[in-house]
Order: sequence, then structure tokens, then C-alpha cells
Amino acid sequence: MALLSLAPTEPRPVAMNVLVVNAGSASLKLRLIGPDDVLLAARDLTAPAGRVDPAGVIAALRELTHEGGQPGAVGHRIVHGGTDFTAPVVVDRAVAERLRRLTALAPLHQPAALAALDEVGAAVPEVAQVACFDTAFHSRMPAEAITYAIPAEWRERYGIRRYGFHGLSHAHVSRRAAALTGARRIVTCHLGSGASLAAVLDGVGVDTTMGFTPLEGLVMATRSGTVDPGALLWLQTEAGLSAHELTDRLFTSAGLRALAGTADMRDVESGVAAGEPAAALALAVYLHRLRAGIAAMTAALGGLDALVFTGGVGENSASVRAGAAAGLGYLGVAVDPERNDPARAGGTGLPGGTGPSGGTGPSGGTGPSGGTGPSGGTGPSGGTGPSGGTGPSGGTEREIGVPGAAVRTLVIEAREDLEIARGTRAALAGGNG
Ligand SMILES: Nc1ncnc2c1ncn2[C@@H]1O[C@H](COP(=O)(O)OP(=O)(O)O)[C@@H](O)[C@H]1O
Ligand SMILES: CC(=O)OP(=O)(O)O
Ligand SMILES: [Mg+2]
Repeated sequence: MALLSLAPTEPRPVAMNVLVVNAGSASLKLRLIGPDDVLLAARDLTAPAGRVDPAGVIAALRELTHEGGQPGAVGHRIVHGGTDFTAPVVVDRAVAERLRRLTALAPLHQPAALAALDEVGAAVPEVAQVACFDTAFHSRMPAEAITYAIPAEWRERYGIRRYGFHGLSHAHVSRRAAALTGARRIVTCHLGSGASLAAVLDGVGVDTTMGFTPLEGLVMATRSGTVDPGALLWLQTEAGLSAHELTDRLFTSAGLRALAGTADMRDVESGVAAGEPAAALALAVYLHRLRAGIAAMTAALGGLDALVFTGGVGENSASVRAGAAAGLGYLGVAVDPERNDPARAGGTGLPGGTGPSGGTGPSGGTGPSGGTGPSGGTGPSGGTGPSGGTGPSGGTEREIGVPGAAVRTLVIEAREDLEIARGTRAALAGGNG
């Protein structure tokens, strides 16, 4: 059923609206991004058991276009691009089929994205759809960062290697951090439901903590992160767990959920405050792995100029940021307690800055105290950089490091939607994003 009317022959305006479709494992986020990256309209749908009601998608699309206008293109977040897709690509039947073959590599994510591709494609068949990949940003990692020390047959015949994920987020926040501070060696911490780190050198991802699947690396909300492969073999050979059981447990009932009984960092933190030993252990394990990961990323960079926190935990949890930084003073990381936690400074935030949770609203507005900040220049606090404000399109950006510290520490809102809109426009203009 066609929802919109745009003749296929009509030239696509360069300054078009892009409908961004971000299908997660438990939600479907729709954003209509206008020219100049303005957020025109937004809808978040929940996806119980990974499936969104198709009628709900159609209804949300109608509301979005009514509110913000018609899209000239649709951009999709696709978690896995395999080795084939290292830049945004216009989706046709053949591309869709190749994406379908990658499902086994990201079983929690790929099916939802492909379902959204089908549903939105059916709703707006005249509008070009572009796939933007979480893996693409990491596709220039050097051989030593992508290679596992496993038999050649596994590498060559089965293509077992490290890919890395969350690339749309790492790309956006590292670009913003470089623009705001001039940093060349940046470590980006995407701490959401899934969590990963990236080492970014002059704009290129050179290392990351996720690997062949989004299971490797950090402790996550429901995923284990790295576990000795020997332990997983033991569980199969000695404890009799099936591969299916292991997969299910490691992806959905491990991580914070397994250690603290909750997948939500807010509940872990209140458990710690209430003196619950399981919550305290969960947070300690999370931070131990996080600090080790950040240090490993700096080794790939030969040092560190800027450290960036993003994602639901990275943007909102002052205690996780402080806990991560606490062990990294030797690298030059120093987080200012008041800048890190504006509530401690009486809830006023930073000079000219945003409140602790000043995200963007559905119509592109900023949070409760979000001022309009510089888009690439220095911040309002005596030329020390971005001490707080909104980025070029309303995303919260603030500096939390001690002024003058060797490493600039920033909080930048994850705006995968902007990265997808950017990639979509580039693919349609014939560029490579
Ligand atoms: N104020 C907060 N303090 C600590 N953690 C928070 C806060 N707000 C949100 N979170 C965490 O953010 C996580 C979701 O992050 P988000 O990036 O939105 O996830 P997703 O990967 O689903 O996009 C939740 O698991 C929640 O624990
Ligand atoms: C790739 C990945 O882990 O994504 P998310 O954090 O959205 O689950
Ligand atoms: Mg997210």
C-alpha cells in the first residue's frame, strides 16, 4: 500500500527530508530529519519480542509525515554489513537478499531491521531506501585489530573476524569531539543497552571492543561481554548446555541482569545506594571492564587526547563516568565532579550549559536547560572548549573534564539518526558517506 506520492521520475532535492528508521532489539525509533539536520518529528514504538505491529508502523509514518512533511529518502540503521557493505548503500532486491544472509551474525538485531525495511518499503514504495551500517565505521581497522588467532580455515572459509558495532554512534560523537576540541586521538564510549568502545585516530576507527558479533567486550545490560571461550566450551562439554541455550543466555540473561537482577543501570545504582552486595559487585565488574577497555583503546592510539561518553548510560550516569575515569588518571583523564554531575552544583548545570538530561524532544527542542551552544567553536567558559550546550541540531554536548587536564572529557548525545541522514544523503548523491 502506497502511503505517499512521489513520482519515481521526480528529481530528488538535495536538501530533502530523510526519514530515519532505527530498529533496535526492543524498539523502533522513527525520526524525520530536515535539511540542515533539524529534527522535524519523532515517534518511538515498542517492539515486544523484537516485533513491531506493522499497522502501528503505518500509523506512525502517517503521523510523522503529517507533522513534518514528506521524506525524500528513507535511511535505515542496519547492524551488520558483513564484509560486503562498508558504506551506505541504496537498497534494491539484490542488496536486501544479501542483508538477509547476514542475519545469523546479529540474531538479536538484523531481523528487526529487515522487517522494518520491508514494512517501510511497502508503505512508501516510491521513496529510495538506504541502508547505513553499524559495522561500516570500523571497516578500516588494521589487520591486527580485526584478526582472531584461530585456524586459517575458520578465518578463510567461515570469515570469522572482528567487525565492531555501534559505528553510527562512534562516528557521530568522534566527529563532534574532533570539531569541538581539535583532538586527534579519541576514545568513544557508547554505553547503552549494548556497549562498546572505539579508538579513533584522525577520524578513522582503528580498534573497538566488539568483534564478530555484538557480544564481545564490555559488560552490557543483558549481554555478558567477553568470557573465556574455554568456559563456554566447558559449559557445553561438561555441563551439557546446548549451543542454543548458551546463545540465548549470553545475549539476553547475562550482563547486569545476571549480576544484579536488573538490566537497568538506574536500578543497579539505587541498589548500590541501598547497600545491596549484588548491585555493588555488578557495578564494580562493569567499571573494571570499562576502565580496562578504555586503556586498551589508548594503546591502539599511542595516547589519548579526548574521551567521550555517549548512550543512555554514558549520557546520564555521572557515577559510571566518574567510576571509569577514577582509574585513568595516569592517562591524563581528570573528571571535574561538579561538571560531571551538575546536580552536585545545585542543579544549575555548567555556565551556559545543559542540565543532566537535556536531550532532544520529539520536535527537536533541547532539554529543560539546554542552551544553544557552539557548533564547532569554543565554549562559553573562557575559551576552554565546549563547557555545555547543544550541538548543530539540538544534541546535548558538554565538557566534564577538569579545565586544563591533558585529556578533554566530553559527554555527547548519541545521534545515530543524524549519522544515518548524512549517510543516506551521501549514498543518493553518489558519495560513499
Ligand atoms: N539516568 C540514568 N542513569 C543511569 N543509566 C541510565 C539513565 N538513563 C538511562 N540509563 C540507561 O540507559 C540504558 C539505555 O540506553 P540507550 O542508549 O537508550 O539504549 P539502546 O541501546 O536501547 O538505544 C538503559 O539500560 C538505562 O539503564
Ligand atoms: C549493536 C548493538 O549492540 O546495538 P544495541 O546497543 O542497540 O543493542
Ligand atoms: Mg541506542
